[in-house]
Amino acid sequence: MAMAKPISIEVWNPSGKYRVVSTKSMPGMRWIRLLTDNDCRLEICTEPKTILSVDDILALIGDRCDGVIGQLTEDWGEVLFSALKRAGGTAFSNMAVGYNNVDVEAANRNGIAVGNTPGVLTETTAELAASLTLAAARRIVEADQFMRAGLYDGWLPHLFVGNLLKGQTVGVIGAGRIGSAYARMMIEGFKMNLIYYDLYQATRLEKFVTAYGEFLKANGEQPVTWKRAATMEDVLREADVISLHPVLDKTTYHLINPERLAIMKKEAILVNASRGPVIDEAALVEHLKANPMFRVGLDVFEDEPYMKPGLADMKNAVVVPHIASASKWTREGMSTLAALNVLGKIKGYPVWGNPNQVEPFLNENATPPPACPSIVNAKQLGLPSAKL
Ligand SMILES: NC(=O)C1=CN([C@@H]2O[C@H](COP(=O)(O)OP(=O)(O)OC[C@H]3O[C@@H](n4cnc5c(N)ncnc54)[C@H](O)[C@@H]3O)[C@@H](O)[C@H]2O)C=CC1
Ligand SMILES: O=C(O)C(=O)CO
Repeated sequence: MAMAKPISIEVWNPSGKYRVVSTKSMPGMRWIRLLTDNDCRLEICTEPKTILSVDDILALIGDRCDGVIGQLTEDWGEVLFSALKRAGGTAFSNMAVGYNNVDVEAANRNGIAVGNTPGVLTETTAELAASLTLAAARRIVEADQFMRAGLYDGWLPHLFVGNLLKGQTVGVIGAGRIGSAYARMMIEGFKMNLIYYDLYQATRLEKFVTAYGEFLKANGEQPVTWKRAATMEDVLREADVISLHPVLDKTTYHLINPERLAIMKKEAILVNASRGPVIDEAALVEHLKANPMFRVGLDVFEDEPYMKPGLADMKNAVVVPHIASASKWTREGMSTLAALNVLGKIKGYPVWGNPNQVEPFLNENATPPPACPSIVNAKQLGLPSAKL
């Protein structure tokens, strides 16, 4: 193997007993304080390039490393987990809730705990999906470009006419934390009806829609309704707006393909703030070309940071660079949870019993519970669970 080249770092608490590496600088100071107050020497990579290679990360791990905080852009597989194990490490955390960039089986083989950061980005991500929905429905980006180009010469009945959401049907594929939060926003905010598809029943979401429908009815308004679809195709056929929120795995890869695009309404809006490969993006570009009234709002792309050829030219697409979780509160919370996953494993703390209830770790003014907030392979590694 080629010698890894030296890589630039910033060191905090140089005399700390445990060596923890973060492959990126992350928002906030609390995560740094939590590590350095607990006897960690923290090394933050300051290399200017955005996406670190496996070789870059091998150089960061070096000969001795207790734990690493990494990013969703990195390829965490056998090479890195075995190197971390050889360096004496036991802990890795993604600074993300999604961990499709991590080969969890390779981590299991090497006895490395894998952390993620659920819960803290639910509302922020759902709000961005809602923003993309509105931007697509009301053609906000096209209209903004038109204004800046000096083309506006007065109000016209036909100028940038878009879609009214009220009374239409919102379809959610993957009604987990984020999908359910998005559904609630669209139902409560815009009085849309719901159709959803998930492997599991979203009982709380269903109860919310029923109760809200009753509230509207009692006020003399048209009630909202919900339906759990038996197949994804039912959602695609019926919904006016479809938002994708599943995990990315082999069951959801290219979930939106040419056949499924073909059954969607010609004027539907499709939103993706999950993972790029959930959509066959080349097929989507063709569909956008053939159906100018079909609109799409994308936060994620199949080959990030690139877009498939032709997508950037499509006026019926709104595109943003994977910023769905980018609110200050959320990003600081993600940093904290990732650091506490690594710290907790190094200290031998048990794993928090409910990864959907992470608030106790986020209180700026209190010592966090002695637990790892969220370890996805806790069971496989036989890690003890904290009593709540
Ligand atoms: N764009 C961004 O910045 C962000 C993207 N994400 C992505 O969103 C995903 C979801 O996050 P959470 O809601 O917190 O996770 P979650 O685990 O609460 O929800 C995922 C849902 O997808 C469902 N699902 C799994 N396979 C499915 C299938 N084949 N068909 C339909 N549904 C299926 C699951 O049953 C679950 O309800 C993450 O895994 C991540 O990839 C998350 C945060 C920010
Ligand atoms: O958390 C994730 O999975 C993201 O995509 C970034 O927040």
